Amino acid sequence: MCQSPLHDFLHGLPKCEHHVHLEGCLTPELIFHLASRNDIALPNPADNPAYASIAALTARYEHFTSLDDFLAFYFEGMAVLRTEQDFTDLAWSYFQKAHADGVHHAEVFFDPQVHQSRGVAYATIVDGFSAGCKRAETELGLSTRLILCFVRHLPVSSAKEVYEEFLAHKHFESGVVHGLGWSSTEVGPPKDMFRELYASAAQKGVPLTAHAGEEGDPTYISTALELGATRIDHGIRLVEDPELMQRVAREGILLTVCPLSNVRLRCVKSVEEVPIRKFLEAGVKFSINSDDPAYFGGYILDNYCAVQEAHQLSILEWRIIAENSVQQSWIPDERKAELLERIESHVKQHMVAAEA
Ligand SMILES: Nc1ncnc2[nH]cnc12
Ligand SMILES: [Zn+2]
Repeated sequence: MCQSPLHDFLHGLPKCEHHVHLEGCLTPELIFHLASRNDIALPNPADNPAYASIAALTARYEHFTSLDDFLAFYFEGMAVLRTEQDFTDLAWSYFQKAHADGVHHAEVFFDPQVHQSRGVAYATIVDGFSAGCKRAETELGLSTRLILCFVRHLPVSSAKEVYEEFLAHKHFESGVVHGLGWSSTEVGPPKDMFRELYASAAQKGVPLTAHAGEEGDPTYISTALELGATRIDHGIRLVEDPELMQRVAREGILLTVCPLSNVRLRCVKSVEEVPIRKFLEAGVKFSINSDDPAYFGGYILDNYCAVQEAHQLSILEWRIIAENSVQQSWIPDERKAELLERIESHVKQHMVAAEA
């Protein structure tokens, strides 16, 4: 538990999570468990000592040197996911933790291309994750949204194939998959590699987001916006371009910031360096998220607490963050009103208790 006097307030504050990869919720325990259940050989510890035990794998996660160093483990780990039940179990394990941390609404990413390249069918992945989402809605009262991510380390032709499956299954029309994003390696592949796919999706009214400005400079953010993204995942390097920052603030574009991820992947030296205050002062809307909690040492509440310890925000500032998270969620107005009311009541309760 964090030492901040605001810990209980932050725990109870109704939260929306907009940036969490379901595959990034695969803990070392679950990797070893599913490898055994599916009779899948993990990498040989003689070649990679990180796979010697659950403890060794957990310890290795504390020393990522970059986004790509992490991604190698992330893609290797998810090879244990094979059956619809595996995908459901993974999603359900995340939603239980999120619920315990005070999350009321979760928009979750998944990377179908990576599973398909191992021979897992698109329907197995989506049906499995979707069953986990339904269970969270029914049993935990969460609202959920699935966001399909194209990955930047595979050819565009592979993204095109998954996009065609998404269209053929009518997953947007039915609401099974709510929106599209892109993720994986940032610097290297062409910034606008998904131009054609995003143009097609935007024309159909599909909500679009994109990982940008995590390791890459602000031109990755402006390119994502040019291609039709209305939300930016990470985006911390936006502070390097004041004009673009003004535009992002003016247009109400949400940044989905992930402080513990930024530290683990060495985008910043510490949470103090995540430009939380600069964003607040510039009127840039952002939410605080966990990204890949099984790999980065913390779920959403740990990220909220880390921000509080580093930046000492006031109750009013937290209220603004929580309200912006609701306002920029991809949910109907009635759900927004319900969550905003809960935030108001939580803040009032805290004020009364503080005055007593
Ligand atoms: N932090 C991150 N950046 C880019 N792609 C990712 N996929 C999973 N986590 C990611
Ligand atoms: Zn991410």
